[in-house]
Amino acid sequence: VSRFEGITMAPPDPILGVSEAFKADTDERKLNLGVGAYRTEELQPYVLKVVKKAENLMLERGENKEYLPIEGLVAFNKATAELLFGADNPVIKQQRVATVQGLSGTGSLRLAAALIERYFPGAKVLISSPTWGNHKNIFNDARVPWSEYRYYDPKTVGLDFEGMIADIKDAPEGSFILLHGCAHNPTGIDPTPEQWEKIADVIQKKNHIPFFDVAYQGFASGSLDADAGSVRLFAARGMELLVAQSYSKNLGLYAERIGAINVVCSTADAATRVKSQLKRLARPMYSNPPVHGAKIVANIVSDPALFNEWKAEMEMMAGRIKNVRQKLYDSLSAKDKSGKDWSFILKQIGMFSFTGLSKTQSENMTNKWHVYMTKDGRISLAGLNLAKCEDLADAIVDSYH
Ligand SMILES: Cc1ncc(COP(=O)(O)O)c(CN[C@@H](CCC(=O)O)C(=O)O)c1O
Repeated sequence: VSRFEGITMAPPDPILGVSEAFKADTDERKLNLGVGAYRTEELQPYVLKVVKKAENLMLERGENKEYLPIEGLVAFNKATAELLFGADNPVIKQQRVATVQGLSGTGSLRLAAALIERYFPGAKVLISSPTWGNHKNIFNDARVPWSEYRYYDPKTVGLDFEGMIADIKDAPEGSFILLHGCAHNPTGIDPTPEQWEKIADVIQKKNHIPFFDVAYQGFASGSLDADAGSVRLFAARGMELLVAQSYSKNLGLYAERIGAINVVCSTADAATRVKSQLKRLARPMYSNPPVHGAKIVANIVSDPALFNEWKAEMEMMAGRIKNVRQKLYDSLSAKDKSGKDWSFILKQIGMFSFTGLSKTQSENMTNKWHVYMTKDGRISLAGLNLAKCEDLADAIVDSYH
């Protein structure tokens, strides 16, 4: 008797499944605005020049393939925490950050979820509505209960700030509040600095624990420091917090699976104990992380010339997306005679634009126009170029009305 016979087919992933459908499409007009992965103006994947330089250096040096420690490459963990908080930040100076290299952002979030499940039984994680498609899967599979806080307001195509604050205030004391550090996915709508202050106030007042997901540091605005502003604001208040990091987008290391989980504690001793427990959770999960991506990051950040080159390439990538955003807005404004205000596209930041297209309308974009996007109406501008903006505008105007 077959023991696997009863296993049913899993549905395609709402985000990564879009790329599979795109690949199967033979129409040359097809456009993949699904997965949040940077493409050049020629719509090709992009390996940063500075990454190739670092890899050549590593090849020349000759590197062994010894196991990393469970917590990852020590030089990477130091570099990634300093990139996030700033090397002279008191949390770094006082050694209050427990940093463990994770399998990119997803793996870092999952390791943090395992820590929450083990040490905060019953605690809830509040996630934004909407949020990145995989957040719910991560907490469900880690058996961490979650609920949503209001975030996107379809009426204003902006932030429902009052709703967000009210839901955070109503959450049981000591909840974990999952926040997108910058470039909110899928909406592209970020709180203003003043709103971040108020969010920190309500979290502090309720003894909640801020849990940042920072997947786009430097990629949203082009500045590593600006994009870390929200995290540094909370750290400056002396709050304990968690931050998951990813180098998929800002360094183009998607498939290298390099990221980190950082836990800011009240004392260095607590940080040491938290790190030891993160290691205990990682060992049976994947034992120890891959070395290549960690070395690329560590080599780039530790060499001033390479670090400056990286910053310039990040500005170039962020700049290209800003140009595409502007051109799409111009095309939509010119083509849509309904008088609809498309300016929300210019106000959004980062890789995505939340178009407001419904599920059915998004499906029309794919079925009729061969534009691949997620069913929540999100388009990845990183998959668009100036030449295709007019066609995309035609598709959106047609699907919208
Ligand atoms: C907010 C957020 N957190 C974490 C991640 C995880 O990325 P890692 O590669 O694991 O570091 C992503 C990537 N989201 C993109 C990429 C595709 C995906 O993983 O869903 C997206 O939303 O298209 C993200 O947008």
